[in-house]
Amino acid sequence: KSNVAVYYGQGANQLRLSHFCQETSLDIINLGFINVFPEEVGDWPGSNFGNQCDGTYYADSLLLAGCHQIWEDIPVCKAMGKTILLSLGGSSADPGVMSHEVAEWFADFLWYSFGPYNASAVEQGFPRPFQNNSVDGFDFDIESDGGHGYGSMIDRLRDHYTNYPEHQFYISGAPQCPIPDLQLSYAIQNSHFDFIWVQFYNTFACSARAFVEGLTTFNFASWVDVIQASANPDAKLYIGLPAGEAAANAGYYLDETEVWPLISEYIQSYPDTFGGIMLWEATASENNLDARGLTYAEQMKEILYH
Ligand SMILES: CNC(=N)NC(=O)NC
Repeated sequence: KSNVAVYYGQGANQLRLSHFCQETSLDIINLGFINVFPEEVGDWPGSNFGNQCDGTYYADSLLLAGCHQIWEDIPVCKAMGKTILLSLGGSSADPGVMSHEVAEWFADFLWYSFGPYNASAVEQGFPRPFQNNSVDGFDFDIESDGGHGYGSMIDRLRDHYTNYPEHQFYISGAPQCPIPDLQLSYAIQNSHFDFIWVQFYNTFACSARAFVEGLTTFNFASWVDVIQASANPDAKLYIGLPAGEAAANAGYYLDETEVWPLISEYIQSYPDTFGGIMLWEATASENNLDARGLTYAEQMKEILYH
């Protein structure tokens, strides 16, 4: 079963999350972003979800406190069987390179604040920005300042996951397509990911556009090797694509006729590792209808299931 994963949270004038959770073409929704990272143990991270939330913050923090649309809509997403991941980073992030201690603090904060409701954690002062809703895991969209800290965060999150054996929690990452990815290569090599959705855009040589133009530098096959040599050889590898002309740098958008041969080749060549398609991002997809009135995500789902 191959999935369509989409980023949500940074779209221009975006509709509510519940709108996208009612779209049958979407399987995984990455909520972006936690875009300010702690620098010291005890620091709170910051968040940004575009036009969502009410603009209020927890005292003395950059963490949004009034994301009522999101806490109201996550139950709709769960009822529709969607996987909701909280995404860290994004291109405007201020990740800061973390020490092991800060990385573990950051992981604990995310788990106690956005993971399963935990009364003792709330008593200790952890906030619940999405109230009692729990996300299904965390996505690392690290665009700068990578390093060993992300491996420590993932290992710590995995420790927390083991305390909830009855619920599946995930870890995902969105590296750029050059290998090794400057930000996440250490974490991918040493820590356990479930999904790696490579941004096969914005860097020409390894891009999906290069594949369409007949170049041999598109590097999905090399990413398969990276995953199979990593701490998570069973991780699923997704082809990341812009969901509209303006969703990436000029020239990287592929229309559905250009995506067909790309998916056909790689689904057949790597049936075990191929996981699906990742799209940046939900609103660009929503506004990018084809002649039949299908959103770009629906066009991608059709290609995956043809
Ligand atoms: C503008 N930032 C991005 N395009 N970010 C991503 O594509 N992250 C997966």
